[in-house]
Amino acid sequence: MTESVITPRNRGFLFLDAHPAGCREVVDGMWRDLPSRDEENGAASAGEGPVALVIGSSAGYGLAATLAGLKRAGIRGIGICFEREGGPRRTATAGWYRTAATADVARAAGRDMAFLNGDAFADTTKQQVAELLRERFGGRLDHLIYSVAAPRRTDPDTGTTYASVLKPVGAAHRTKTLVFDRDGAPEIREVDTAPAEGDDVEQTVAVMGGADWERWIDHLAARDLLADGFTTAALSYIGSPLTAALYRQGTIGAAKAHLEATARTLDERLTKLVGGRAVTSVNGAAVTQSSTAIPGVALYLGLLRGVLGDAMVSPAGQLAELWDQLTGATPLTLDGEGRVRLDRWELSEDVQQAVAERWHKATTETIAGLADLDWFHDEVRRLYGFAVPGVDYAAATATDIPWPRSAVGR
Ligand SMILES: NC(=O)c1ccc[n+]([C@@H]2O[C@H](COP(=O)([O-])OP(=O)(O)OC[C@H]3O[C@@H](n4cnc5c(N)ncnc54)[C@H](O)[C@@H]3O)[C@@H](O)[C@H]2O)c1
Repeated sequence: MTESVITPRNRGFLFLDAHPAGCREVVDGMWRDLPSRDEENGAASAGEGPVALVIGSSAGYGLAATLAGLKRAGIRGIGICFEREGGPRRTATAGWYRTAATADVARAAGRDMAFLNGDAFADTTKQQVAELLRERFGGRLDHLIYSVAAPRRTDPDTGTTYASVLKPVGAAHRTKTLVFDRDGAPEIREVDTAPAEGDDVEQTVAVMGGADWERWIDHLAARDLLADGFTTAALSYIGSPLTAALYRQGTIGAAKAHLEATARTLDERLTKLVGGRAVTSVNGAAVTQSSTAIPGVALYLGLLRGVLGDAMVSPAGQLAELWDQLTGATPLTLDGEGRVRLDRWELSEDVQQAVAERWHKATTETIAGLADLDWFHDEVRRLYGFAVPGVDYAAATATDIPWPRSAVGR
C-alpha cells in the first residue's frame, strides 16, 4: 500500500493529482445531501430496483446521476467512465477515486452496481455491458443516462478519430475570462477565439453529438436488452447569452443541437419498440472539469454564484428531479422541443440580467466584489478532492486504491 501526503500541483484549473480521501468525502457529502427516496413513490426495496446504465458515471452530471439514481430511484446496474489508474509519479484520476467511493456507497445501500473503466465509444465496451446485463441484471435495462464529455471519439465503423473543439461559428469571438495567478489572485482578461474552420463543426458533432448515444441504443435493442417502458436521457446545455457565441452558437452548440435532434428520432423509435422514451435533459451550469475548459465559463460561474448563492441548484439536486421524471414518480415534463428543463433557475430573466450587469462591470479590480471567487476556487479544487472540509491534508493517504469489484452478495 503506497501512502503519501498529496499536495496539489496545478496548471490553471487542471490538477495533476487527486486526493483519494477528499474524493471519497465529496461522494459521501453528495450522498448525504441528496433528497432521500420517497417510499410512497413506489420505488423498489433494496436489490430489486430498476436496472440503469450511466455513461460518464465518475464526474459532474454523470456522477450526480449515479448517486441520485441510487438514493432516489433505487437503481442497480452499471456505471461506465474513462479514468486513469495511479502510478509511481501521479495519483489516479479523481474519477477513479470517486468511483471507488461510489461503489462503497452503493454496496452499503444494498444495491448491485458494477463499474466499467473503458471507452464508451468502443463496441467492445458495448459488448461487455450487454454481457453484464445478461449475466447479472436479468437481461433487461430500464434506464440509460448518457453524460459523456470527451475530447475525442473513434468511430468503430471507420476507425476515424474525431476531435471536438470549442470555437465560435462564423466570426472570431472576444470574451472576458477569469484566471488566477500563481498566488491565487484573480485576473480578468480578454481572450480571442478564432472561428471554426474546415470540418471543425462536423468533428465536434461527431464527438459530442448523438451518434454514440444512438449506437448504444441500437446495440442494446438489437440484443433485446431494453425493458418495456425503457427511458433514456442525454445531458444537454443551453446557457446564457453571455456564453452563447462560444457555447450554444458555437461548435459545441451544434453538437448539442444534434444530440437533441437524435433524442427526437430515438423517442419515436423507442415508443414503437418498447413503449419507451428518449429525451435530452437541459441542465444548469456547474463547475466541472469540462465546463471550466470553456473560455468565459469560469467567470460566468463565479458571477452566477455571486448572484444566486445557495439558490444555485446542485447537479445532484437536478438529477434527483430527472430520476423522478424518468421513473414516472412525477410526470415527464418537456419543453416545446422535447427537452426536460432543469436549468430554469439559471436562465430566469432576473438572474440573467443580474449576471449580465456584473459581467459588464467585471475587471481585475472589481471582480472580488461581483463574483463568489472563494466558492469557485474551492469548487475547482474539490473536483480533485482538495479543499474538502473535514479532510486532513497533512496526513499520509493511500493512493493505490483498487478499481471496485462492487457486487452485492459476491
Ligand atoms: N458542466 C456543466 O455546466 C453542464 C451543464 C449542462 C449539461 N452538461 C452536460 O453534461 C454532460 C457531462 O458533462 P460534465 O460537465 O458533467 O463532464 P465531466 O468532465 O465532469 O465528466 C465527464 C464524464 O465522462 C467520462 N468520459 C469521458 N470520456 C469517456 C469515454 N470515452 N468513455 C467513457 N466515459 C468517458 C468521464 O470519465 C466522466 O465520468 C455533457 O453532455 C455536458 O454537456 C454539463
